[in-house]
Amino acid sequence: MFSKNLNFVRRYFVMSLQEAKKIAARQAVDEHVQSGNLVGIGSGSTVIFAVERLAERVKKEDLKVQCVPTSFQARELVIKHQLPLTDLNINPLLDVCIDGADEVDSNLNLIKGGGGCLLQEKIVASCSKKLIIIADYTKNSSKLGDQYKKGIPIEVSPMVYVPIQKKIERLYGGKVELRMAVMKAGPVITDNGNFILDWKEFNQDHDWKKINTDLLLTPGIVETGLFIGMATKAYFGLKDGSIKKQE
Ligand SMILES: O=C[C@H](O)[C@H](O)[C@H](O)COP(=O)(O)O
Repeated sequence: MFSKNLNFVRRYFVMSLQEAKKIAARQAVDEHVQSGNLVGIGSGSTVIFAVERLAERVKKEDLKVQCVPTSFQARELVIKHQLPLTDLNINPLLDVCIDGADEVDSNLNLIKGGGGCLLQEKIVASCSKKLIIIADYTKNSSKLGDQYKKGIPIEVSPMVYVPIQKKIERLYGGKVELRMAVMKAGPVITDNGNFILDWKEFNQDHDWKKINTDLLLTPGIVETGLFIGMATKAYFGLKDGSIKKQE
C-alpha cells in the first residue's frame, strides 16, 4: 500500500533541482559516513545538503566525525554547523570524501570546478579512501560535454594564462576562456591565488586520461577539473524523487 502511494506521488511530482540535490546528498551521507570517520567536505550547492545532514546526525545519533574542507566555502559551512575541523597534515588519510560534480559520465569520470574549487577538491579526494559524488539528474551524462556546456575548468598560474590558453587551443582544439568575475572587474581568483581557464567546445571523444596527464605536465597548469578514475560511486537525485546510484 505504502509503495503504491509512493509511486503515485513520484509519477505526478517533479522534483526541483534543489530537492533532487538534497535527497542524493542525504542518502550518500547516511550510507557512507559512520561514527569515527574523517570526512572530506566538497564544495558547491549540493554539498550544503550533505553538511546539513551530517550536522543533523551528529545531534541525533551523537555521530563523531572530523571534517577536512575543500574550499573557503566548505570551511565556512563546517564552522556554521559546528562540526569539528581537521586537515590533511594532521589526518593524512580520510575515510570518505563527499562532493558534488558538474558532470558525471557513464564511466564515473567527472568535470569539476564550476565553482573554482578543483585544486583542493582533487587533493582531498586523492587522500580519501572513497570519493562519493552527489548530484541532481542534470549532471548525469554518457559523455563529458553532453550536459555541461561551461567547459572544463583548468587552474593556472596567472603569469602564464595566455600561453596555456593558446597551447590548448592549438593542440586539442576548442575554445579556452579566462573565467571572469561577476561582481568585480577582472578574472576570478581561486582560493589558491590562481586563475581559471574554461576549455569549451572540445571534442568529446578525447582520451580524457591521456589529456589530463598531458595537461598536468604543462608548467603553469596547477590542476584540471577532469577527475578521471577517482570517484567510487555517484548518487543522482531524479525528477520523480528516486535516487540513481552509479558505481
Ligand atoms: O568548484 C566547484 C565544485 O567542483 C562543485 O562541486 C561543482 O561545481 C558542483 O557544484 P554544485 O553542487 O553547486 O552543482
